[in-house]
Amino acid sequence: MSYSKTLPQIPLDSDQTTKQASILLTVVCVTILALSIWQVREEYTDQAHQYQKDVANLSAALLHNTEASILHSSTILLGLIERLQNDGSNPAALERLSHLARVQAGFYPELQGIFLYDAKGKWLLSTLPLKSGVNNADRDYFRHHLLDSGLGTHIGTPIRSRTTNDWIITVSHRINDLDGKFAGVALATLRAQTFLDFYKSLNLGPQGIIHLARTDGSILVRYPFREEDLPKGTASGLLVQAIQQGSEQGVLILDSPFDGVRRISGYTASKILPIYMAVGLDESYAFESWRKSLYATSAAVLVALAVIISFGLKIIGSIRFRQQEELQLQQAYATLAEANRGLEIQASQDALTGLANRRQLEIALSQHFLRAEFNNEPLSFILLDIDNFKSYNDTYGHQAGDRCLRQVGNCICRQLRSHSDIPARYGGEELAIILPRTGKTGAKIVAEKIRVAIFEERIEHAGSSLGWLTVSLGVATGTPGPQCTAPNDLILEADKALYEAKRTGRNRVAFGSQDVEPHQS
Ligand SMILES: Nc1nc2c(ncn2[C@@H]2O[C@H](COP(=O)(O)OP(=O)(O)OP(=O)(O)O)[C@@H](O)[C@H]2O)c(=O)[nH]1
Repeated sequence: MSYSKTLPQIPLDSDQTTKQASILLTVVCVTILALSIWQVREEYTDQAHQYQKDVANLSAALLHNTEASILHSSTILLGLIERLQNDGSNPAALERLSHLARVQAGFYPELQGIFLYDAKGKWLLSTLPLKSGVNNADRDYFRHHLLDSGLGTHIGTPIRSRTTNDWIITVSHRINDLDGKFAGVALATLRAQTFLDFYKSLNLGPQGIIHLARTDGSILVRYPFREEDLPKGTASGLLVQAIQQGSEQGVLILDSPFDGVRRISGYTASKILPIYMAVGLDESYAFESWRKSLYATSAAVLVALAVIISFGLKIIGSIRFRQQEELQLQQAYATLAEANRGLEIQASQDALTGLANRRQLEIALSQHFLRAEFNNEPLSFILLDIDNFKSYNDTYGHQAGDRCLRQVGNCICRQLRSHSDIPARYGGEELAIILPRTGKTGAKIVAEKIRVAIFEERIEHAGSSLGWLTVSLGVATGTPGPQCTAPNDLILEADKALYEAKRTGRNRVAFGSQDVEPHQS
């Protein structure tokens, strides 16, 4: 029995398993990373859309509010012009008009003042205290109406009030006389500061801007207010171009010509006045909450990845370690099996001759005895003893005796059927042979063949009467039954026969207790 065959074979697919674990770890990490990037991008897009919507909506609401202020002013002016044309400009009529104008101006906090000028630019009416000697014929709005016969609302560029020194936006109308000739200008002035205060109350972040401008690009109000910005025109030529090309509302990402800040700018153009409103949020402020979420997500993902990778590497490491141990265990099993095989051989083999030893001989004889009993067939057993071996040892030395024993063993093996006959060392210089399924005649032939073969080896032996080494053999044959009840019966029988062969002169074969056949060759 080969011990190694009964050991469990441990599959060593270490590389495969480690590779699969590494792939799994990579897939998990890449998936987490990809999902996080996708989520952050989605949040960015959502936030961008939200801010674009917000700035566009806010610009529309603020424009609506500004339109209302201008249209209120315009309505008041048109009413005054109508009255002036009907009642004339005598002091009493002007006094009534002045009272009416003051009452109406009081309704609108953004309205700084209401004024009427004659064709020379001289003040006819003012809701503010008049400064003597001031003539406004030099003002842009005055020259505009002088040269332009149109009766529509004119919105002027911001100027400093000569009365209060405030920055004001002018809303004006041409006054015609009954013949349709230029008769003066009706003017309403709106405080820029009122608009700025309102814009300030809206929380647009540190760099947020709001500007109200004419569609020709002239700034009317810009929050945060800086005097030096007014001559610069509009925040961006691109925005004005878009409006001039008919765009009513939109969103642009623009670098401001005022401060160089990149902003998301939403704008709305008026459908009834030549103005537009723009609201801009600087990008860094607009995406501040997104950026915070990005940092938090990145930190969480990095921590998660670090934990997953470190656990993954630990698992891969322990898989490798276990597989290493399994490999070592398997090698230990192999070594053990090898050692067991050696021990098996040692336990069953005679070290000197390489034949089966006495223990193995007895086991084999018992097994063959049982088989013979079962099959009811004969079994033969031969005991062989070298003649005068003591004298051989004494003459040639013990080591020569050992070599001689090996030679005799090899010679016996060559005479046997290797697949069934079993040669063994019985003890000392005594050898034995089990001949399964062999009757007396066969055993006799084999024994005789051995005896002759050993003699033919011509091993010099000075202590032998023939001069060569000879052997004596005792043969026992039996079919297990009442006469032959145990393997030992065959051994005793063969031993008796051997004794008989020795007693009757050696170099011969003796059979059971009866036959003894002498030989002289
Ligand atoms: N060299 C060697 N000698 C052995 C071994 N085993 C037994 N012997 C020797 O074999 C001899 C056997 O001697 P004896 O039993 O007196 O028998 P014998 O001299 O062979 O005489 P007969 O058997 O009567 O022919 C002894 O001297 C043993 O020492 C062995 O393994 N090697």
